[in-house]
Amino acid sequence: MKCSLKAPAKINLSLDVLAKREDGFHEVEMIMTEVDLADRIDLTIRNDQQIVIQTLAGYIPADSRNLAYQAARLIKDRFRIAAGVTIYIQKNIPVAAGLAGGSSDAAAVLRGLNQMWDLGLSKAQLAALGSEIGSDVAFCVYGGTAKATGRGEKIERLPAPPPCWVVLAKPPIGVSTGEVYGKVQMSSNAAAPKSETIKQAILAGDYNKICHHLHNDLEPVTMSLHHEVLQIKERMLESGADASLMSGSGPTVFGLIRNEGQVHRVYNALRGFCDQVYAVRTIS
Ligand SMILES: C[C@](O)(CO)[C@H](O)COP(=O)(O)OP(=O)(O)OC[C@H]1O[C@@H](n2ccc(N)nc2=O)[C@H](O)[C@@H]1O
Ligand SMILES: Nc1ncnc2c1ncn2[C@@H]1O[C@H](COP(=O)(O)OP(=O)(O)OP(=O)(O)O)[C@@H](O)[C@H]1O
Repeated sequence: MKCSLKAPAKINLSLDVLAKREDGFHEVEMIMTEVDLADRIDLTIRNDQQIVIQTLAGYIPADSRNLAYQAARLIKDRFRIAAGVTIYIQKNIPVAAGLAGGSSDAAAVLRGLNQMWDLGLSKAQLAALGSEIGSDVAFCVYGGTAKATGRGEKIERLPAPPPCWVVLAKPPIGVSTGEVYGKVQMSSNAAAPKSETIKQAILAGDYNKICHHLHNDLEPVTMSLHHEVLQIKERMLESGADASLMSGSGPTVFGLIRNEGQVHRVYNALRGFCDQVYAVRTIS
């Protein structure tokens, strides 16, 4: 039995860090939305007990460190499934980029195995399982656009934002999410997180208001560690993006562009600056 799934990347339209928790994580409020840059996951059920990761991307682990492997292991153990699975990952999303690539692969495996092994789990149940793997997996199980709270695992679904182009630019540096959270300054206005304003803008279908209120508390931290991130953001804005922000813990910076005529200009301006640049669209 075989199944093929898309595992899309996400961007953060907002990320407010509200408080440090006793478990070492941070209480956050974020608005996330998927974009049409996706990995492809092919699942093939095996007669033996094994979980096998296959990928041509030599830069991601092909063993139990892979989040897709961890998703299969979790569901297999929790529901005492005797069969195994081969997971082929066609990696299109840049790695360690702030785009939740690994989390999205894990979420796709949860969705796929739920179907193939006929487990009948709801999205909420799959998201609860996913949050045992990583904070972004619950969002990736639902996909679309959502407000995420808690450490990222509490999901409130939202309508899609007004459609637009998204230019993504990733500089050739790796960022540790844990290190970035460890250095963050708590939101000075934690009582009025900016995510609420973005949520209202999405509900009103107000593209300009979304552009005006993009916000990420992790951005100054990663910028202080890696000057390139600020340079990329400046270049996005100078070349004509309507707004620009770092996604997640970075280092990928995205630019939002409504006017199709501007997309090539922004894309080309960034191509001269870093190798990994993509022009994609929000998912409506
Ligand atoms: C930056 C974001 O990608 C925004 O969507 C997420 O908040 C991070 O999600 P993630 O990569 O799935 O993160 P996890 O694998 O769960 O956590 C990695 C590390 O980030 C820190 N972490 C993560 C999430 C959170 N709410 N508070 C934290 O302090 C913790 O030190 C944790 O050990
Ligand atoms: N399936 C996978 N795809 C990509 N990276 C993976 C995968 N499984 C494990 N990893 C490891 O996870 C780490 C983070 O990769 P990932 O691409 O998920 O980061 P990210 O985009 O910053 O995620 P997030 O936005 O959720 O913080 C890398 O060090 C990578 O080796």
